[in-house]
Amino acid sequence: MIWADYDAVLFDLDGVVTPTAIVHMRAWSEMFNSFLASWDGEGDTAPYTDADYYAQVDGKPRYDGVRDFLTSRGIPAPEERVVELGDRKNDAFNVVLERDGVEAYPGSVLLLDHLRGLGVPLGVVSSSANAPAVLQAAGLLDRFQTVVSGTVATELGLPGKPAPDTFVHGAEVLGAAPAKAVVLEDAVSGVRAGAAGHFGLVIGVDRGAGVDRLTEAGADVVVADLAELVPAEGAGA
Ligand SMILES: O=P(O)(O)OC[C@H]1O[C@@H](O)[C@H](O)[C@@H](O)[C@@H]1O
Repeated sequence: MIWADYDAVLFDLDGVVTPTAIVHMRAWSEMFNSFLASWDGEGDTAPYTDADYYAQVDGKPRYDGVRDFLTSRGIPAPEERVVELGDRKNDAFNVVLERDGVEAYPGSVLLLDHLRGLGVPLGVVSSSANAPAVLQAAGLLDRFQTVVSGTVATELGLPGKPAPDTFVHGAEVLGAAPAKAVVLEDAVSGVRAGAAGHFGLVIGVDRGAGVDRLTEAGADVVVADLAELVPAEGAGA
């Protein structure tokens, strides 16, 4: 991995920099399972599982995740229901964030340290409106020159992942052409976004989505931890 070949590096946040994908997963599961248990309208009310998360929700903006999951079960998804359920999940997420705090993956901090040494511009591109709060809690907000969060995407009218627009915007802010920028992603929707944006390198991070699914979605390479991307001392940049 020759980092000096690239002009910018764009990190997804939850599941790439911080282990917060698991907090999102639990909050979604709690909320959807309580909703399904009380729903007596049309559609499939079998319990919500991690498979539903990876297929319908992972990496997408909040309300897109709700809409896509309900639709996958044949449950009507009017905007009012989508917003109500998404907001219930967000309350559950914030309770855990405040209670437990966040500690970044040690391997991710190693890579951030390495890239800081090289002076490569760094950005976070996250579907989450909570991205700045999570970075702040992890003590990493000052490591990134730009944070394209779910809130920024909404303000700018950018479609969320799997559309490439938020990553393309992040590269633009950092002054890099997508072909000269790297994307790091743990979600199938995010890897698809990187591939659709024709980024120079799309690195999949397998935290549960699976090497095969990330590769099929367009990852050029898949790692289990970002420490694998730190060149050994004396091996160059
Ligand atoms: O509801 P939020 O915090 O705006 O986040 C939306 C999504 O943000 C992504 O970063 C997570 O990978 C998803 O699991 C999550 O659902």
